[in-house]
Amino acid sequence: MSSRIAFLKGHGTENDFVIVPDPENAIDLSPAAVATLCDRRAGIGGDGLLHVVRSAAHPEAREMAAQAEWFMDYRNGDGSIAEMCGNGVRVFARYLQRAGYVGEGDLAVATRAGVKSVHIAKAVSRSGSAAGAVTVGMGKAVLPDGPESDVTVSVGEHSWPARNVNMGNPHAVAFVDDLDQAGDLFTPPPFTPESAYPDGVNVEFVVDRGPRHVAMRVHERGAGETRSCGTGACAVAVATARRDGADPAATGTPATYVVDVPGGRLLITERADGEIEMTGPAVIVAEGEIDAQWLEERLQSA
Ligand SMILES: N[C@@H](CCC[C@H](N)C(=O)O)C(=O)O
Repeated sequence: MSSRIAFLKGHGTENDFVIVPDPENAIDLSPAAVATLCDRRAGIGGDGLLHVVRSAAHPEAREMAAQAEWFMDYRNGDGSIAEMCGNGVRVFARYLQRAGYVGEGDLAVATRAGVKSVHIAKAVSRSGSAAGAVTVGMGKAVLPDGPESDVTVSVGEHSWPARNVNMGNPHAVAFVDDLDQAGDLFTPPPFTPESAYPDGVNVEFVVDRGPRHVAMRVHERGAGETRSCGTGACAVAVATARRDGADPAATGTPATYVVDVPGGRLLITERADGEIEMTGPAVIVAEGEIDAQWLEERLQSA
């Protein structure tokens, strides 16, 4: 490992990420290294880590290299691997733009949940500090049938029925009377049946704010409560649409929802073909170098 590792820090609606550019996949990012970097007190701090690798250089992405030059090797803050991160892919695109790999407009990003199409809107300020929003085509939601379709999530004495929605990664969406009912969310909310989520789940708590306008809190698998979750916001929009009797793929009428998260606002459209688009901000806030010796010492002492 070289003595310095370049990194950046970015966020999308305050879902924050350590970004490690590593085009040739030369850096050994073990789960412990990721957790150390994402540590908010002894590390850089982040809900997750975006390992930026050329698709051709990563065994999990090689097959997508013809469609997408770059692979988002996404890791949760605890070091675990996740299939997809909606805010992450928008911040990932912003990094590629800042680094000069891509310009405004359309690009494709490979993820473990397949190739995602991204659109970087024109910047609205010359400094780029008020950079244009980034839209990502998130694919279609999958709502499992059968006993795993409806689940129950609990916090303390409260239990709610929740909708099982897969956005490439797993979600349980519960409609609550008040977001405070979710409590401090220091631990993952228990759910039943366990068979619904063999690999754990991201849990969203949702309240109505107005017509096609909701607000949510989220407990993310591998990260705890975060200020936003892009895949979660999409799952919430789909679960809310179905609750409201809207099913764009069945009726041919698109549905757009405003989803407020503690860290901002996301706009989610489920198109007439069932494809979901998410739009929101994506910001790079800092860049620097990690002292590789510090990282090695931290890993040895753990
Ligand atoms: N914050 C992300 C989701 C990150 C992955 C998630 N914690 C999981 O384990 O599935 C988003 O913006 O979608």
